[in-house]
Amino acid sequence: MVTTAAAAHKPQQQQTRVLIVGNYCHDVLIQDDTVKAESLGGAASFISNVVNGMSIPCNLVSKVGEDFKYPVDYTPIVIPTSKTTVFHAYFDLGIHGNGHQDRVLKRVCACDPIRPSDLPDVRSNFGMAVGVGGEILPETLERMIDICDSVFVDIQALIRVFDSVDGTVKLVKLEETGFYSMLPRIGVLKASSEEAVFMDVEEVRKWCCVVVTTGKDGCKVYWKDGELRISPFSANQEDPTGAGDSFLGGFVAGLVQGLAVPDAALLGNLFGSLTVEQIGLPKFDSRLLQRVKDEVQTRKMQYLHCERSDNELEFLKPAGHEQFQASLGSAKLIPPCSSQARPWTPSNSPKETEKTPIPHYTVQAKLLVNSVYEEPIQTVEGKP
Ligand SMILES: Nc1ncnc2c1ncn2[C@@H]1O[C@H](COP(=O)(O)OP(=O)(O)O)[C@@H](O)[C@H]1O
Ligand SMILES: O=P([O-])([O-])O[C@@H]1[C@@H](O)[C@H](O)[C@@H](O)[C@H](O)[C@@H]1O
Repeated sequence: MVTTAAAAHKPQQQQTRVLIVGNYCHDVLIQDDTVKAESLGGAASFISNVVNGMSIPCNLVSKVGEDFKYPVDYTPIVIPTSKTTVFHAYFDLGIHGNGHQDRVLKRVCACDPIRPSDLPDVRSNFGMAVGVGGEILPETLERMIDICDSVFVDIQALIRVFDSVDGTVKLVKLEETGFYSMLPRIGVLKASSEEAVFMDVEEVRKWCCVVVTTGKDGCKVYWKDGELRISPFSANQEDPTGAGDSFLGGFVAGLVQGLAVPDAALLGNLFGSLTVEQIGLPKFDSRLLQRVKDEVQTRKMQYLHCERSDNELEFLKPAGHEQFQASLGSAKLIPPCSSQARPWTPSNSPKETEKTPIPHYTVQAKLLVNSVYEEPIQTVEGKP
């Protein structure tokens, strides 16, 4: 089946499903030779966090080793002979930087790749190829294209290579990978501005929609016939990890619900900005999420007055885009619900209790294989 950007915007019904494919990982944040924080990581965890927050049904395929230590909502495939993927992120110029320029990533452990046979047989509306450690193989992406109406790809799943000695992440040109010929069959390719220089955007936009995220400046959407800059939301950055992943989660959540591309990209910017304000996997306040869902519903009602196609991505800014941006901006200002004092729950990340700048902080969690949880043990050091 040929899947193009045109197929991505389907009539929205209950059965709309998102298939997220990418390994969970253990993230270790290091600054000045000191471990500042440890967290559940991997684009799949950040994206499912957003998609779940927006109450959108999804399915997730991920592989981990028996050492996987975090409770998660979607049971990963446990590979007894492999270890969980681990990334060390070095922030030698400080975590509170601007964007990711300051981050050096090392993959110090790699779990098994995800193979076509690991994917479900059922069809999904939106597939998300979001590997972090090289786990998406060309044949896996081929299979996703077959079983999904439209596939969204994070370029980091395609162009990362890993130093054979210390695992330092390096990037290669997209056209040198085995994925290049698949571009005409994917819906959206997302890249950060640092990654975007590893492709020829002018060439790639002829084949699929390209979204380049630009940190605190928001993002830019390119398609065959045009381009648009989408405004950011302001944020007090604590940790840039996962901003691009949460962006993609918000963007897809918007499209799944029938928003036009510029409005969905605003939702991406909103979740990206919320993510940089917390360390590790963010916890979104329930009142904020409800308000965002309400704003999306209101926005959809406004579309009823516009002429729109049901089976194509809508690239042009619909009337009222600026008002939608202002409404999302004011949702961000809602004070957090005090009853959400962030107890540990299976869907929480260990870092979610932290909002102030990072003290030394480690967490240990016991996890039983196959999603049977024991009471986790948390160790939090250096807290007031
Ligand atoms: N400092 C920031 N202030 C506000 N929004 C931010 C900030 N950093 C990132 N974002 C949001 O998160 C998105 C992704 O961030 P970016 O740094 O571009 O990606 P990546 O995490 O992949 O490097 C941006 O497009 C923006 O919407
Ligand atoms: O910060 P970001 O680029 O959006 O995404 C990050 C990946 O680049 C990193 O490899 C992984 O360990 C993090 O958990 C997160 O998924």
